Amino acid sequence: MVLDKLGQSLNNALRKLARASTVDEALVREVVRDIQRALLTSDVNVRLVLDLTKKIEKRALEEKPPAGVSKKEHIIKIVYEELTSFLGKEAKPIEIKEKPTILLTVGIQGSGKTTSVAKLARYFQKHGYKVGLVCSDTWRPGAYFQLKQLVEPYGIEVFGDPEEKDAVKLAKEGVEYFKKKGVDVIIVDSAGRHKEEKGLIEEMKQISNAINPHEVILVIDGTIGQQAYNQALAFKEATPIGSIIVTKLDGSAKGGGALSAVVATGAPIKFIGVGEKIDDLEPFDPKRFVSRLLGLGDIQGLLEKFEELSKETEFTEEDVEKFLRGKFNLKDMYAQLEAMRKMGPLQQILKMIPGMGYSIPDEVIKVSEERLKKFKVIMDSMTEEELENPEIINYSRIKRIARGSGTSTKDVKELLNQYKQMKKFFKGMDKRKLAKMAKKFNFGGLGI
Ligand SMILES: Nc1nc2c(ncn2[C@@H]2O[C@H](COP(=O)(O)OP(=O)(O)OP(=O)(O)O)[C@@H](O)[C@H]2O)c(=O)[nH]1
Repeated sequence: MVLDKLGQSLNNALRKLARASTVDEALVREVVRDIQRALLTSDVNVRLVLDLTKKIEKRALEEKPPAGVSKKEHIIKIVYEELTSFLGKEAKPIEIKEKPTILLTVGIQGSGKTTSVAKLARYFQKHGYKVGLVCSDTWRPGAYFQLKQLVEPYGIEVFGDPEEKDAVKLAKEGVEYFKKKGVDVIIVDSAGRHKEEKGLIEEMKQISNAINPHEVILVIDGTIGQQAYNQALAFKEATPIGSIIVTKLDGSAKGGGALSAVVATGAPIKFIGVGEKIDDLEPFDPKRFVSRLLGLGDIQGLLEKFEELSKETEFTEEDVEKFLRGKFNLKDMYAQLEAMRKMGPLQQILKMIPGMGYSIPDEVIKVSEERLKKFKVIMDSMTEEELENPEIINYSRIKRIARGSGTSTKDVKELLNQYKQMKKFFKGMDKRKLAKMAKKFNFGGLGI
């Protein structure tokens, strides 16, 4: 989970507030101190922390909650609002206005640049764009092969020449190549040889002059914490069309420091890297980020994930609804299990649902490729009526289905069991989820 520790400590601070019988000045100060500690532990700059928490404290002590809103709810809303504006307030997506839109990525050695380029390419592909990648890293011939290997499974083409020594020439040729091919987005990956900002910015200028990108993206390693400030500032001063990806926010204790330091420079963060896999890239949206961090859930993120997926698997809004309501039959279950496998660990997704918290029984969601295949064979031997209403399947039908599909009664029972568990689980979740969701919009999703 992204910024797990910070999220837990902030959540604990708010829970303290939620549990208290009365909200007085002492409690507000204590909660604010807890928030301070949480942010400092995440390497957020001391001055920034003090400014932020002073604002929270002042508002919490002075503002009167509007009618119908409790003091506790109001303070949680204040914390949410202040943290959100601390992290930049609004999401600023990369816009693909022109065809082709040319993006140039730069980053210090090991920042996660090459991985992020592959993730970005995949992201745009999932959004229906045709993408071409140019590797102009002439310092590390391996970079070309690394990039190729990362995107090959998705049919994304990489232009490069490990023998070529002239990065600017490569970048130019690559852009021309993909312009002729008529792609929508061209991403140029520059050399990651630099250990500090100066060389990086010099190279960015040279390549920028040659290919005239719509946007230059700096990839910053989130594990460096508030040190990200200098990199982001030098970059922001060097280009008016710069934006930032902060990587490795999964498992980094200092991620909060890196994010807030970048925001403090005024450079927009557009994406965050949340894992090593190609799909582990998220558009950065302060509102969503903070609500998830505070444990208020993120229904928006969940729906977006489904939306991305639906472009590939014909998933409809209705399916999402069914999934969320636990109203589904065997066919839906199959589609959903398949979708979940594609989307990655379901734990990660369910955590975005308000109120889902941290524990989902493994047996509800674990499904291997092999098992899925077996499910398909079994389902092929069922009647339409049975698929739509599996409850009608009795033992003699189980035996017939097993025979018809060349499987065992145990296998058929396993499928039905999985269905039952999923249905029960999601049904159980439904009421809570809806209640929490409703509360979330009043910013009261902490059980108060
Ligand atoms: N956990 C995690 N690891 C990441 C993330 N992004 C990148 N990495 C890992 O960071 C390491 C460095 O990534 P690269 O993409 O090779 O870095 P680079 O900046 O291109 O490096 P050079 O090409 O050597 O300059 C790799 O092991 C990546 O898997 C992320 O968001 N989370």
